[in-house]
Amino acid sequence: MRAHGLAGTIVGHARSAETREAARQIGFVDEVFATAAETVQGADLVVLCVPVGAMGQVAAEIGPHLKPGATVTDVGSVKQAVIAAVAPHLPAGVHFVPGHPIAGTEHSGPYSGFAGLFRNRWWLLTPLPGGDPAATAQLRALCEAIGANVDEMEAEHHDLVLAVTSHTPHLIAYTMVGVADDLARVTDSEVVQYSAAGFRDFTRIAASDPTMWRDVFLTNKDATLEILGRFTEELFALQRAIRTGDGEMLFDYFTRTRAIRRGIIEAGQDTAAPDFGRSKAGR
Ligand SMILES: NC(=O)c1ccc[n+]([C@@H]2O[C@H](COP(=O)([O-])OP(=O)(O)OC[C@H]3O[C@@H](n4cnc5c(N)ncnc54)[C@H](O)[C@@H]3O)[C@@H](O)[C@H]2O)c1
Ligand SMILES: O=C(O)C(=O)C[C@]1(C(=O)O)C=C[C@@H](O)C=C1
Repeated sequence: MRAHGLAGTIVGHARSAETREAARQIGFVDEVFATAAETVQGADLVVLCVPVGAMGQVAAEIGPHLKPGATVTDVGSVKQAVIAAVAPHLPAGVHFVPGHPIAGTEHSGPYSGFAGLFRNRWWLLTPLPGGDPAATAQLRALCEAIGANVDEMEAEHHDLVLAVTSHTPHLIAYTMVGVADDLARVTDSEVVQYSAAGFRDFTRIAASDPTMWRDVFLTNKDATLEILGRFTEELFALQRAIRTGDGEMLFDYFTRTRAIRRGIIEAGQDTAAPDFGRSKAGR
């Protein structure tokens, strides 16, 4: 917001004095406050950026101090649980527009943010039924001005989609790295030394913040368990193909998944992948 000149004054709150000082030094806030209540006073827009499990507590702290007509949004990775935790604490006349930028890294804390983080990434909004359309439109315009592509969907649908595209993949990465760690026949130094690219990608994901991800799984329980059930079924099918030497099944399966990867790259959603001119050539 600062880089694009989209806000007059940006103020922030963090629990630790160290984080507040870091935020001030980096310069992405004009002022920091030791309490959430002080921070939101007079604010037109309040963005809640705490782990999903802490959203309710912060909403309870700020509720009585919000300006009438203010908009509250959040960036939580799960939407139904955040809505249930936050909405009851917001007074009438304050607009709540839940949101989720599908952009991030395995890093946490004030030094991990950067102005281009949201560029060409999706930012999903899950407006509440009966909410103020003008507040949603204003937030959409802000996200777009930051460089994001905005889509709106129901919170329940969001949680199922993200269970497929983000939450279960994280759980699988955590598990794979845990498996490597547990395997007595492969020493830790071998895991580090010979770590192949695929495993290295898993370790990056598995280095993500434990509090954030604990809360994601505890609050998006049903959708994650559903997708995990399907994952297990597919895994057993692949396991069987390997055991029975069914190369055709494996080949067809990997051909299908390769097409999904190519679709993501063609949609411009993999910022890490080198393009090598492929998309231009239409291959
Ligand atoms: N990291 C990502 O990739 C990513 C992407 C999209 C959305 N999110 C969501 O954004 C939110 C914040 O994640 P982040 O990556 O910015 O984490 P972060 O660790 O960088 O920031 C979270 C902050 O919340 C503070 N906090 C924790 N519990 C608190 C409490 N009870 N009261 C007050 N403050 C508290 C922490 O001290 C920390 O300063 C989460 O809800 C997460 O699901 C994260
Ligand atoms: O690239 C990463 O490090 C991420 O995991 C970011 C990522 C994801 O793509 O799954 C993680 C959680 C979010 O809620 C949104 C984005």
